[in-house]
Amino acid sequence: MEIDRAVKESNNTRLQTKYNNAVYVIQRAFALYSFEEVAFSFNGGKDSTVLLHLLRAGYFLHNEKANSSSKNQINFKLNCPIRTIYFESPSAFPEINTFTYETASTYDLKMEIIRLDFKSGLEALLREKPIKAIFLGTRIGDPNAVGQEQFSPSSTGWPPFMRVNPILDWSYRDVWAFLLTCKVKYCSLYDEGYTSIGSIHDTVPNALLCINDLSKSKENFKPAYLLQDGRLERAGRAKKISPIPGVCVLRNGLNSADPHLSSTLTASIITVGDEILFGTVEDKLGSTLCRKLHSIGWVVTRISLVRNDIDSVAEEVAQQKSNTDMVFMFGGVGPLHSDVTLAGVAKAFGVRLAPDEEFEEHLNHLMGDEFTGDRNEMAMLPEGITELLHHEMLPVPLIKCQNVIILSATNVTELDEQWDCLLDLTTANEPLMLLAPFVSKHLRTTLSDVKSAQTLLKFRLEFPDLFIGCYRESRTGPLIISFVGKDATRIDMVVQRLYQEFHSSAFSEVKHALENFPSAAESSLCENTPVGKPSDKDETPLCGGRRSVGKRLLLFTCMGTFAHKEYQAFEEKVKRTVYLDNLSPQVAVPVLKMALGQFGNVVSAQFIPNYMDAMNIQQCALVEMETAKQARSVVTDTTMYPFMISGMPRPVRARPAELEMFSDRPVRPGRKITCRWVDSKDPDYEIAKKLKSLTRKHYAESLFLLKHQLEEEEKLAKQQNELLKSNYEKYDMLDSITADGTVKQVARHYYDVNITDD
Ligand SMILES: Cc1cc2nc3c(=O)[nH]c(=O)nc-3n(C[C@H](O)[C@H](O)[C@H](O)COP(=O)(O)O)c2cc1C
Ligand SMILES: Nc1ncnc2c1ncn2[C@@H]1O[C@H](COP(=O)(O)OP(=O)(O)OP(=O)(O)O)[C@@H](O)[C@H]1O
Repeated sequence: MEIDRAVKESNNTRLQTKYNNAVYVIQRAFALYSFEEVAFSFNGGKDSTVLLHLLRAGYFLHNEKANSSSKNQINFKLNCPIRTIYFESPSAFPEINTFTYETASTYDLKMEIIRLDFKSGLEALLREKPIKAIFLGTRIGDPNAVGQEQFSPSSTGWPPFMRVNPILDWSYRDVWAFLLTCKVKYCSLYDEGYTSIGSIHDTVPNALLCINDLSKSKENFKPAYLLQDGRLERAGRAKKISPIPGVCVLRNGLNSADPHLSSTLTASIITVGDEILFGTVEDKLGSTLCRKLHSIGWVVTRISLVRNDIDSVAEEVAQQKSNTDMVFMFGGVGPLHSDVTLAGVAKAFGVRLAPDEEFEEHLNHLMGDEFTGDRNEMAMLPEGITELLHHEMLPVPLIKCQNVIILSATNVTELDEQWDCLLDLTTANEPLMLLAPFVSKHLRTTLSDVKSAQTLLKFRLEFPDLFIGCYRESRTGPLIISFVGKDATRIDMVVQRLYQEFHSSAFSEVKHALENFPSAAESSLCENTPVGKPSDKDETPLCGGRRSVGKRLLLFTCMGTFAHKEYQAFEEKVKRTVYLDNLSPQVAVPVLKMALGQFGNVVSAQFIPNYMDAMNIQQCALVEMETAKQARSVVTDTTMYPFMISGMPRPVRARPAELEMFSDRPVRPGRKITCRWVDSKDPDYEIAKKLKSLTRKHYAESLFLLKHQLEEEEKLAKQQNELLKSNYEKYDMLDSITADGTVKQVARHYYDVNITDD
């Protein structure tokens, strides 16, 4: 038999195994049911074409066995006159119809054409014919394959029959390997780029096979068998679901009146790990991912930690997948007994784990010979709901089950990489929708909780679009009030209101390093070390040679129109701002405001934190004037005339402010900052080392200079004090000699001058 021979003569062992299994299932069916009781559901598609030839081979082999003694084998050698059902639809492609009819005639199929829907058509057919089993070309990966086995009774509500699925475990590639190896005819549409065929209304050629030839007006497509990733075979089928996966199941359980959540997307994070629950290891991934999600405008509504136990995972996933737009999972992925995350996810969705050929290939590639035996279980993924997220930087694709993304990162560096890949992959809002980022302000206050409570409650109601929260760094330390939202002007508004209620001197702004540098937040920043300040524990990115990472993005924020506007407003503010330095440490904000008040209206004045000095003695400030013209006159006048402010009598220097001087500056729309870790083998390692030692040298020098400056300052202050004291003494003396008449006497006696009292 030519099919059997073609497969056996091919050197494709995988195809041979799949073929043998399928033919075995067919032979079992022929053994269980009489020829009259079986039917073949044929629609001219590629899967049913494969099934047709398998049936021919199976029927031949079955009969060969049964009639081994008989000499009359010629009749059924080539054909299989099986009862064949075709549900013909007016919206079927003409090419499909033609191919179906021609094939039926070529192979002598006994056609039953039904022009009803599947269910009613089968009900009518089964009333008339003694059909007990129907062969279908269903494969794992088809939406309707979920929960099916090779022998699956029809669903409840359907007429009773056995669905026989001989190619259930075949992949897209297996199908094409078979059709091409056996050189059988298939519908011509597959050569025109169609990869899975539905009706004329919902099927187009697969865009992944499009050949962009600009010289031709008509698009051209490669044949279906050239599709690389079989998972995308249905990409040519029109989507009936929401463009954002998972968004359709959103917000169940959320209070829709919550303005924060209704205007943004929400995420939850589930970490699976007994070790974290035992306290053996610490979870840093959850908080890092929170910052990353925050940086693309998402709100994390829950972080949970569950045991390595299928039911615990399933329970949490089931809840979070319907409560939030996207669920991110860490831990519990691998071949070990404790790796139950995927099983938990499958259970939460009510599906089983099924072998996934694409994933298996990736693992195979990664693990080579080691990927055998039990390890194949690692390629079992939740059936019918899994999508693999491929990226060139990822050795194995990430797994996405509807709105659940399973991250395989085990440390922050790996998470950085996977996150970058997810962002890179994000197109048309999938898998992540990039939203306007959050902006925030944090104020440290000397006010007590009791004093601020009422006002903050009032603001919470007045500014429902902002998150207003409070926390403290220690029990006895000051309270920190944070305002988080998407509109910077609203945040400024609430802060101004706060200053009106109390006094602005009761607050000082806290810069949140962790928020500004989401992916670099691993070591020093977690210990509350100010950004940019070198410390012994600190590993600046350039010197992190111990860890090698392919690519890291330190700062990435997506900007929409909102961000553009915000950035423009910021640029205007920069023009109105003057940078002052050489200020005495004794100068405070009110002094600064008063001194510059003579040039115009001072909108705000803020000192720039001095990260190079352990004591943070501030000598530079940014002063925002009401207009750019006023700012310019500050610069001209202080350059032309010596202008001194308080403390040491030294002239203040002023120049126009620059964008980079603002630590709270918004990210330039569309800007990406790339930060790379280099190890000793990297060609840039030496430069990085030099930069690091230069930074340290600079730090040491400025420390020395500062120390020297402070000593000078102190010496001068002392001198000034002494001068002042001696001047006072002189005035005192003058006062007393004027009062007791000595001055008059001396004037008269020595100079012959009369001094009168008036
Ligand atoms: C012969 C036959 C039997 C079917 N039996 C069932 C069934 O038992 N339960 C069910 O939900 N759908 C059944 N279906 C419908 C299929 O699951 C599915 O909707 C159909 O094959 C369309 O697939 P497509 O969307 O990939 O074109 C049956 C379809 C056919 C042709
Ligand atoms: N109109 C139909 N008439 C008869 N059988 C059908 C019909 N539609 C689907 N089937 C059965 O369901 C199976 C699965 O359908 P499916 O559309 O997934 O595969 P296919 O049509 O063979 O290939 P493709 O995915 O390329 O369209 C078919 O192989 C066939 O057995």
